[in-house]
Amino acid sequence: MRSSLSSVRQLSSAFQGVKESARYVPRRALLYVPASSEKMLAKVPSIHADSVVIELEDGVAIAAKDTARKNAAAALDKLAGQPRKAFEIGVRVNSVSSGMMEDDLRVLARAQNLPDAFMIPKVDSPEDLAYIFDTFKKEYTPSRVTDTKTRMVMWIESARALLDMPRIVSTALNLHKSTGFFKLDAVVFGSDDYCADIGATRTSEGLENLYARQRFVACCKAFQVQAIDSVYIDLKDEEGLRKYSEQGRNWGFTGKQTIHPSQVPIVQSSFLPSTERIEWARELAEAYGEHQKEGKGAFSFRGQMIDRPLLLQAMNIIQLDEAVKEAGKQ
Ligand SMILES: CC(=O)SCCNC(=O)CCNC(=O)[C@H](O)C(C)(C)COP(=O)(O)OP(=O)(O)OC[C@H]1O[C@@H](n2cnc3c(N)ncnc32)[C@H](O)[C@@H]1OP(=O)(O)O
Ligand SMILES: O=CC(=O)O
Ligand SMILES: [Mg+2]
Repeated sequence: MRSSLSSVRQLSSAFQGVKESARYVPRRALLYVPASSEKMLAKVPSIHADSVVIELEDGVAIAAKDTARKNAAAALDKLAGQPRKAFEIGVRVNSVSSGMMEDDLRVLARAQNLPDAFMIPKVDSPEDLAYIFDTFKKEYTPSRVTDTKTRMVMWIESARALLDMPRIVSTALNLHKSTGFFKLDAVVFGSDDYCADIGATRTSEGLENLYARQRFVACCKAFQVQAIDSVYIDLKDEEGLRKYSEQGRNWGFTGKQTIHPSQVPIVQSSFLPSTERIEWARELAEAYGEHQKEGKGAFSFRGQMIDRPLLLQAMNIIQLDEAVKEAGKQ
């Protein structure tokens, strides 16, 4: 049994063209931590969510934005090099349309350290991305925002953005390739803003977002970026949260947003593949390698026809399992 990330890399390099990221960041649960609350920020090192979102946007009142910016900048330097449970600590800034992004970046740029990810809500068009790039260069200077390890996570939250998603995602990926600006790694479905935008009424079953969530996943996966599902706002409804999480996982989402620490373990376990599924993926990958050597692209495995797309699905599972195990975060 293989047991380290490097074994996945060896395994994947044996299969030409199988996608492989240099640093795979599991994002089963993203937890928002409003930066206006020093008390909540102090909990960040001990938060077990795969991805922590230091929040400057809608979780922070307008009157508290300045305090939140200063707290977030201080947290970036304080957290650097400190032990922590999360794979990623990001900062969600305010959107282009809010007119507050420049102020956010001006204060954040005073920190010595960049976050692991810049998180950008309400990206509505490819033109927004051009503005975002220019604003980062202006506030941070170009050398601090190109060719760094920092990733980009962006939010799609309107009907217009959902329809234009292929162009928005491909523009973001091309921006990275052509300029070295932060690489887009994951896209988040901003379901609450989306409902407001289309005039839908939010229900716990979420039928009003059926089309949007399915189109969203297809657009993410077409460009091989992670797809992060809706917020579940009923804080006390654990069973509903589990059902919604499992539905998202079965539909192809890679993770889900959370708003309270109590939601994190439910979401993370829902997005972790079962022991049987991991075993299936590993055995399939081994069998695929053997059949490739014999010149067979398709073969039968446990009663199913297996070819390359099934191998890619298995690799997603192995990669997530390895990353989570390596960090000791089941
Ligand atoms: C649609 C969207 O855009 S979603 C993103 C924007 N929304 C947000 O950012 C909201 C994030 N969540 C929160 O602010 C809070 O969880 C709230 C306001 C919903 C509830 O907060 P509380 O009433 O304090 O919850 P509760 O009393 O259950 O908290 C229990 C403990 O968990 C802490 N806690 C609660 N939520 C969080 C959080 N998101 N991050 C870190 N710690 C938290 C509390 O500080 C409290 O700590 P304590 O035991 O040391 O006092
Ligand atoms: O930003 C998140 C949302 O649901 O809106
Ligand atoms: Mg939103």
